[in-house]
Amino acid sequence: MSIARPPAQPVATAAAGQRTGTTGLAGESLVLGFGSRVVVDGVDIEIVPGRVSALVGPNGSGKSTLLRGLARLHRIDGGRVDLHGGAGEDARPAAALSAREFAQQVTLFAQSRLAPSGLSVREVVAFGRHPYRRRFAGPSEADRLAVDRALRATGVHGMAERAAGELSGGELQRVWLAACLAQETGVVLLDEPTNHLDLRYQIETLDLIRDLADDYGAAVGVVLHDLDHAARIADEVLLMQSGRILAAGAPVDVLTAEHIGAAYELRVEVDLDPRTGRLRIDPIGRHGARQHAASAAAS
Ligand SMILES: Nc1ncnc2c1ncn2[C@@H]1O[C@H](COP(=O)(O)OP(=O)(O)OP(=O)(O)O)[C@@H](O)[C@H]1O
Repeated sequence: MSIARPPAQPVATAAAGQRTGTTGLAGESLVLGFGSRVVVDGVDIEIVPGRVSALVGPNGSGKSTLLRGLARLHRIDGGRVDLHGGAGEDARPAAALSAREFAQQVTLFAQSRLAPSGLSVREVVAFGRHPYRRRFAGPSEADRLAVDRALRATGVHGMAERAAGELSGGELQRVWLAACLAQETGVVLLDEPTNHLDLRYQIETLDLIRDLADDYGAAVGVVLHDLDHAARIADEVLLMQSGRILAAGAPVDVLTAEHIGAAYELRVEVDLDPRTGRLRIDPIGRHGARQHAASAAAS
């Protein structure tokens, strides 16, 4: 996956090298649920230009629902979602924007996308350009360039003319990621983007996410299950448990043995890798505990 030219907008002018991302998204006191069941309970979250915010937490803690609420894909029962513009611009309630305006600012890479039948990879990626299409008009030069950039950034340009329905799970995952990137939004929300990917593409996707924030000023919110991945790319980590934020802040302050133990009900050891300087999270399962006991007895 070439990441030489990752896209994002307002990034068209970023080719000149300056950081241009100015759009952010904030949820305040958000309450979301299914029927009468509350699954996100009074959460505050800010997705800030040029920064990566990682949402982590156990299964069912409300991460996907929160992301979908921010993306206007889940009804908000309480609180608000605001889109923040550039310096000096007032925040606007996300709900006040038309669907088309919102889709020019915010994209969501969702879990469980279907395999489209009868469409080529390029045509699927071109879905990302819908917010920019004029009625009855074909794709513009800008559309074609954006699709090309997204195909390259995600390493699927070599399969652009293949039928999307024939791809493997991981390949299709990258095609949908490309469709999100082709949308060229300032805010990029991603729900478990490394799922189904082999090791190489997991790491390249993480690098691409970091590039979106660093090089293009995108505001990135990403749900990740792998805490090492979160520690690797996030500026802030939000650790969720039962619909609430248990801890939020820098990875080193949030991903502690105490917090992780409390959220996941699992003993872990956390240290800094002396070689890379990165956080290293070592879950101690039942077998790990036996090994620890054995090596303690041997010493
Ligand atoms: N369609 C639905 N109808 C009813 N309840 C749902 C629905 N989708 C999710 N839930 C419930 O909402 C809660 C939060 O789910 P959500 O998918 O947001 O959690 P998550 O943290 O993203 O989980 P995971 O890590 O497993 O993806 C869970 O208890 C889940 O069972």
